[in-house]
Amino acid sequence: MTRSFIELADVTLRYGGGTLALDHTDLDIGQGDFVALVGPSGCGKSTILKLVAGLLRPSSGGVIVGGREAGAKGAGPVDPHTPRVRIGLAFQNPTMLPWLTIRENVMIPLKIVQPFRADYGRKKRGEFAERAEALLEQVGLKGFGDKRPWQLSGGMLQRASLCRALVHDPQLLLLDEPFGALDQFTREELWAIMQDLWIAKRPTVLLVTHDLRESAYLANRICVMSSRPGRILEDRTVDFARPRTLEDSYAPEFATLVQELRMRIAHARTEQDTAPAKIEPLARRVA
Ligand SMILES: Nc1ncnc2c1ncn2[C@@H]1O[C@H](COP(=O)(O)OP(=O)(O)OP(=O)(O)O)[C@@H](O)[C@H]1O
Repeated sequence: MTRSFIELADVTLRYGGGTLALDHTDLDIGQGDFVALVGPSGCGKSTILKLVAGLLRPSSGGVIVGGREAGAKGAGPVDPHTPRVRIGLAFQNPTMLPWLTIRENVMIPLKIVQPFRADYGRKKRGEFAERAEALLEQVGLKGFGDKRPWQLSGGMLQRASLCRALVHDPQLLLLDEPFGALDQFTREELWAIMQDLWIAKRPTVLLVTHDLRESAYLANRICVMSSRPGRILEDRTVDFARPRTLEDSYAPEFATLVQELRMRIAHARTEQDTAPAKIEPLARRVA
């Protein structure tokens, strides 16, 4: 069991307008883990991501990230000497600054986040540009560093946004449906790239997705949430060998997992808070 890196303890989150998004939710994630959050629309998945990013504070309960209270300006109450965790963020619709090149957009976290910020604009500028270029090449955008955002397709912008999320070597990657707006082929290509990057660097990843095949392909754990107010209903370990391939994603065990998740979420949507019966693997039923 890996050391706890993210901990939501008895978290309740009520938005200003009165919506109760999370109600006494617990979640514990180990360092280097790859966790997917799935569940009915509006159940509070993005809310969890925002709490972990420190963009929201819980109404009650605690959110600890890397030994610190998430979003606390000063040191949190847990360990005042613990350094802030470097976080990379990528969302469904990547926002790029139109007046900057793609390379400059990718380099933005290096301008903002320590320890890189101290050297930005000085001796390391060239080194940082090379770091951005290397990532762009890894995601198939070699030669596009000098282009402006409006010269790239949606899929290319999404690749660039992944580079921006990764350029500062984040210990924690928060991904909110980062492949949701892409066509199937591009999406599957980016799954493979994402998996390679995770295997190489092993950041802790929290991925929000509606695509159950995506969750089963990428994650080590899949947490299924109830409908709003969200709680973790089921916590599944995904132990398919890595690296996983697209062919693997059509294997009977894989299809069974996806089908079980689909049924679990269908139950959650209708508020039936009990686990559905296990289904047989598809292959067995076809035979
Ligand atoms: N800023 C806000 N103010 C008020 N209510 C909000 C706010 N953000 C989200 N909500 C509400 O909180 C609930 C949870 O929202 P959240 O975005 O976390 O759900 P989600 O599971 O990520 O949804 P989806 O899968 O549709 O993206 C929803 O009912 C939503 O309408």
